[in-house]
Formats: sequence, structure tokens, C-alpha cells
Amino acid sequence: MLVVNVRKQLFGAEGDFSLTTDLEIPKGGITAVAGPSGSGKTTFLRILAGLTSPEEGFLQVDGRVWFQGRDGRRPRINLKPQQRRAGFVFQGYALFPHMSVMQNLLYAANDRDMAEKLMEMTGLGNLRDVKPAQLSGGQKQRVALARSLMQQPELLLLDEPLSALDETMKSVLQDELLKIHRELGITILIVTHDSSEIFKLCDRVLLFEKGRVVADKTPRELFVERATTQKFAFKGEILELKSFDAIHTAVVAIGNNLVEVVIDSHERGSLRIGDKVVIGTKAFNPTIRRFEHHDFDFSRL
Ligand SMILES: Nc1ncnc2c1ncn2[C@@H]1O[C@H](COP(=O)(O)OP(=O)(O)OP(=O)(O)O)[C@@H](O)[C@H]1O
Repeated sequence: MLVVNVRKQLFGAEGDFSLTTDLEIPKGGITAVAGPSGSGKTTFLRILAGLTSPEEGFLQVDGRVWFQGRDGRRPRINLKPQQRRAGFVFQGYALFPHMSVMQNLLYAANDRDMAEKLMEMTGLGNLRDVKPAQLSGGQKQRVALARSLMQQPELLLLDEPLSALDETMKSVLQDELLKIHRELGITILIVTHDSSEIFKLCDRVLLFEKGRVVADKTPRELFVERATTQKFAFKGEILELKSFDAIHTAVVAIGNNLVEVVIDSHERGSLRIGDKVVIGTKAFNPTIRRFEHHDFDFSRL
């Protein structure tokens, strides 16, 4: 069990705010840390890793206190990062360029058996003597992941580890992460903005806004709160409304795609160009309705 009850003052671009958490995270799960840029996600992970100190609070992992602010006669405890058994993978790979894959792993912990095991698990077996410059992005990220596991952490902290990779490589590494999680039973926290990644990997999502956790739910609860018969629903924006005889259509931009949806005369009267709408299906036909406040807005991730 992870108990994170901390506070830290942050100096944001749009003014100061405080990162405040009061969380319990059970052992062995994969938790997504999501939220808009600047909401405190990286700082939250850095506090867990011991790379940033909170002003006050309490952080305990599996019964061991990692941080405790001074409070009355209670002494301050602040374990150094190397005392915390937390592995950390940042967005950049931060590998040592002059060292081979094997040497990069051994630098973290001088344990050749563990290095072999992790290289095997992450598909790096035949790249052990290769230097980072010769590796692809996905391979570098695998090395970073394997290296973060060398000290057998209890907690693995991943800060957008897959965001720079293409969709195919991302999917392969997500599968590897699930395999590692299954085999090592480690608790993982992963910063990600990718809803499909959250669905695939995580059993829980912490949604941060301005330093606070504004939602703490399963991916299903967060994204599909509105119970409907719709098989899918995408948020879009109306670019054009067309009428030809008695047929009306709306051209809707969904990401980089344009979709033309047939609408009825009532919708033709009420919808406007620029409206935010939700495209769904009913009996296999696309349907359109105005975006409402209780729809999950994926731009908040
Ligand atoms: N040690 C610190 N002391 C005070 N303020 C900080 C500290 N570290 C970061 N901040 C500020 O806190 C805010 C949140 O930063 P953070 O990197 O945690 O956000 P984030 O949610 O990870 O953003 P992004 O998704 O863009 O990476 C930023 O405005 C940053 O400047």
C-alpha cells in the first residue's frame, strides 16, 4: 500500500498553486496519472521518487516511511532517492551514450544475472554490446525500462515513457510493460495523456487539475460514465451544415478526420457551425448530439 498525503507549493506559469494529495494506492496495480500540462503530474512522481521534497506531509510505501514532515516532536524523515526502491523512467531516455546496453544496466546495479533476466524480458538479449546511438527509440526506451528495474524497485514511476514512439512500437512496449507487471508484481504509476493506453494498461486513473486530484476512478468509470447504448462516441466540432431537398447533413471534424452525418430537420435548426458535438451510433447509424457537461472531455487528460 502506498499512502501519499503531501503538500508542495508550485510556481506555475499562471500563478502559484499547491500540489496536495491525500491518496492510498494499493500494491500491485497500474495507476494512470493524467491531467493537463502543468497540473503537477511530474512533480507528483518526483516527490514519490525523492527527487523533489514536499513542504509537509507523509509518504509511506508498504509500511516504510519514505517522507514525513516535521510536526511537533515528530522528526522529519526524507529518504534519499537511492534508499527508496523506486524506479523512474523519464520522457527522454537519459542513457549513458558511451556505455553499451549491458553497461547501462550494470551501472544501476552490479548484478549480471538480473541484467540478463531483464534484457531477456524486454527483448534486448542480442543488443547487449550495442551503444545507445545505434538503438531505435523503442529499443532505447526498453533499455531505460530495464535499467529502472535493476534495483528491483517496489514502485515503478513512468513519466510519459511511450509518448515519443509511433503507434506500433507503443503497442509492443505496452504489451511488454504488462508482461513485466505480471511477472514482477510491481506497483506502477504512469503519466499518460493517451486514453487507449489508459484503458489497456491501467486499473485506475488519477486525474490532476491545478495540483489536485479531481477524479480517482477506474478508466471505465471515468470515460464511460454516461450509460448509453452507443457503441462508440467521439467528440467533434461542426464545420459545415448542408441541406439538399429534405436531406440535411453536418460535416464534423473529429481529430484529423471529417465525418458527414445525416441530421433531421429539428437538428438542422438547432445545430450551429462551431458547435461541440458527440458523434455516436444507434443501430449502426451515426447519431449526433450536443456535447454536454457530463460527457468526459478527453482534452483534460
Ligand atoms: N520544485 C518546484 N518548485 C516549484 N514549482 C515547481 C517545481 N517543479 C515544478 N514546478 C512548477 O509546477 C508546475 C507543474 O509542473 P509539472 O511538471 O509537475 O506539471 P505536469 O503536469 O507534469 O506538466 P506536463 O504534462 O507539461 O509535463 C509547473 O508550472 C512548474 O513550473
